[in-house]
Amino acid sequence: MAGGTGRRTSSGSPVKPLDGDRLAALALGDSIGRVPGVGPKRAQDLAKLGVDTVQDLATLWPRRHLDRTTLTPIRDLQSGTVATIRGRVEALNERFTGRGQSVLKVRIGDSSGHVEATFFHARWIKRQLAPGTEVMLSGRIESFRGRPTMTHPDLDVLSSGETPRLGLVPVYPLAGDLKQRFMQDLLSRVIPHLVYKMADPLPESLKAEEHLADRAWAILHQHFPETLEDLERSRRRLVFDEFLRMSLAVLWLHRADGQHYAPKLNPDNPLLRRFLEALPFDLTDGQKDAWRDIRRDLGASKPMARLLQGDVGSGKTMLAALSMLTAVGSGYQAAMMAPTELLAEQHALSLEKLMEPLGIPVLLVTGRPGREREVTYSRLASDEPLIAIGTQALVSERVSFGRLGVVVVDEQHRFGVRQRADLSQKGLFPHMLVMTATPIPRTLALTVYGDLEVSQIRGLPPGRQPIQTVHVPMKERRAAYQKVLEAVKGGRQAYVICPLVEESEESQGRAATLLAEGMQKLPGWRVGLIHGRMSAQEKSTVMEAFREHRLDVLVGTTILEVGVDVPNATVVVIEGADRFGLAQLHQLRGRVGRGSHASACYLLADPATAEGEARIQAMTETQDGLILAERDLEIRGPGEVLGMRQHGVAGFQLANPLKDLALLERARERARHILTADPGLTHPDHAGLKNWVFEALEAALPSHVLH
Ligand SMILES: Nc1ncnc2c1ncn2[C@@H]1O[C@H](COP(=O)(O)OP(=O)(O)OP(=O)(O)O)[C@@H](O)[C@H]1O
Repeated sequence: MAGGTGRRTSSGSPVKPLDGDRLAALALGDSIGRVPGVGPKRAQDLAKLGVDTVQDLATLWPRRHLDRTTLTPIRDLQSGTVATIRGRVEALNERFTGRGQSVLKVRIGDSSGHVEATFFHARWIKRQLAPGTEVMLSGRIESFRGRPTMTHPDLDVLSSGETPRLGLVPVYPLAGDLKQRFMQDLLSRVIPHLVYKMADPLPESLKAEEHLADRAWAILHQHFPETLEDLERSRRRLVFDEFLRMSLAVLWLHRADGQHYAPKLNPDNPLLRRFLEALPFDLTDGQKDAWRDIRRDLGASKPMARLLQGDVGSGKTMLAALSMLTAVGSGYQAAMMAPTELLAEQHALSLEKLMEPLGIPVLLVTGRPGREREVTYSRLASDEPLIAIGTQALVSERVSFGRLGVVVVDEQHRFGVRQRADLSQKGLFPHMLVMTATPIPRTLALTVYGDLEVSQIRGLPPGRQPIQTVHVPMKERRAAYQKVLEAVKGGRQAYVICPLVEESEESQGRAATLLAEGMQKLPGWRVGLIHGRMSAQEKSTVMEAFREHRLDVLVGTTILEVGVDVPNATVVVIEGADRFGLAQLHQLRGRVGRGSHASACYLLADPATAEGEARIQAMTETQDGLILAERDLEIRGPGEVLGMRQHGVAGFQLANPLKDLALLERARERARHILTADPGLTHPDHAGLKNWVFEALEAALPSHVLH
């Protein structure tokens, strides 16, 4: 698999002759620029992927592997299977859709027949595919009028005379000008030297009992497996490591939890009773059940640590309000933390409305400096009962609370470990409620939070009508906008979500700007624009205008994904819907259907992949977040070697906490066992584990919390 001598990479620069001695001499901590073949520009690009040292390459996991174990002659291609072919470009045909998107059809032939491959947004692909170019394509085979076709297959352009990579070929994440071929060469040269220098933190006895592979073997085979079985065995070891590390870190953090006390609050205080009496609606049964759990916790001196799960729009914010009122009505302060400033402002606005009649101050705490901020800080530091809403800024070093009783974390996929650690570091042990719309299995919750209890709000408030969800092919998108117009004429409001371009908020923001400018020209439409690159001030001005119905349509990016609550909005159009994840689509759709009016969601897409199509279909079939979470797993598929990896849950890279639940339970059990036997991790066999735990925690937490 290592690169050959003196040949050229696809980027055109020569690969240096293999220099085994120089590679072997590299130390794990050496900067990546010391690797032969990595100059300053590439080092910069690699840094964008989180690779600063030689060692970082080990965990730059392939996103997936292309299964190129066998080549199939075109004549033998069968519809519905995944296959790899090798052939030459025979003809190209580029078309443009109404919106100027290019669709490229390429005919590829080998000695046995022809296949047609279709690529979307494909100008850069076209440049590489002059007739006569030799290529390898991997992907799902479909059939059109009896002829085999491939849609957006993985493409490898072979330079003349080059031996193609066969077997299971890793596909790495890219940044800047890095090319896939360069990454494959780099890792295949470095990894074999690297892995045997890395320590294995797991004691031998544990590895034997859990039937786990060595870490060096596992890393090597995660990059360059020979068989799918190797890949799975390697993954099992590495996933176990991720889980064990997280479990140890969290248990370590909460070793001393039992010794701290929170104030006993009074959940029957007059303020809370007045609030409940004045509510224009009754709590739903689901809200009542969850509230019963929460109020019991708040009345005890053990600090509450509770995760509140509830589908989009199920009324979690109301329970946050009740919890905070319990604090204020008992003479304490309450704080609510949101993941973004925009959301913090939204929460502050709706809570202000609820709290004003009771005379309870609601303070918005932002990171923005100024005299006002200083005044706010000194009120927080006093004994005044109040509600503070903000982002991470609330737990920053500059903020202190005089009488903090309750903290609510509206986390939406983000985990509250850090906030708890920051608060405990200030000597604060308030009752803590973490809210999420994502269904998280209990074991996972326990692992990432330590000792969290879980409550669920079942069902939605009464009077909600199902959101009509329709898949609209691109050529019919005018019809969707016609529906927007009808809604606006009827006094309702609408959201338009822009497509994800290159998965970056920046380019999505540009797309949103263009779309909004186009719509603003239409007479009679009051159109606003919101995206992540606008200043906090601009964003809240637009949001306020939309809330107050001075705008009819809000064009935006995924920034609108969470928490925005404007019940008069009844239509959401999602452009390029096939490119969003299922959880994201569900959240975006949840922006409508929040009042009593009938609502609709239009998913605009010509799906380019089978997964994209399956996601859209799932959305049109159900509105239940739990079912969608299960469908999401199915679509990604267990043992999904060829598909994209799910990233980013609480530092898990290879683990899929839903799918790997059994392994998670084993790792958690082991972590408990290890820390019970050796609470300080002082045994020589545990030195590696201790280092490892500290590294994990240092990455996430300030160092003073650790000791
Ligand atoms: N018991 C109830 N009866 C009627 N309406 C309710 C009830 N509880 C909450 N609502 C209303 O339902 C809407 C959605 O509630 P809320 O914003 O609390 O949901 P959420 O679970 O926080 O949603 P998201 O996950 O989207 O942020 C709000 O407009 C709220 O006022």
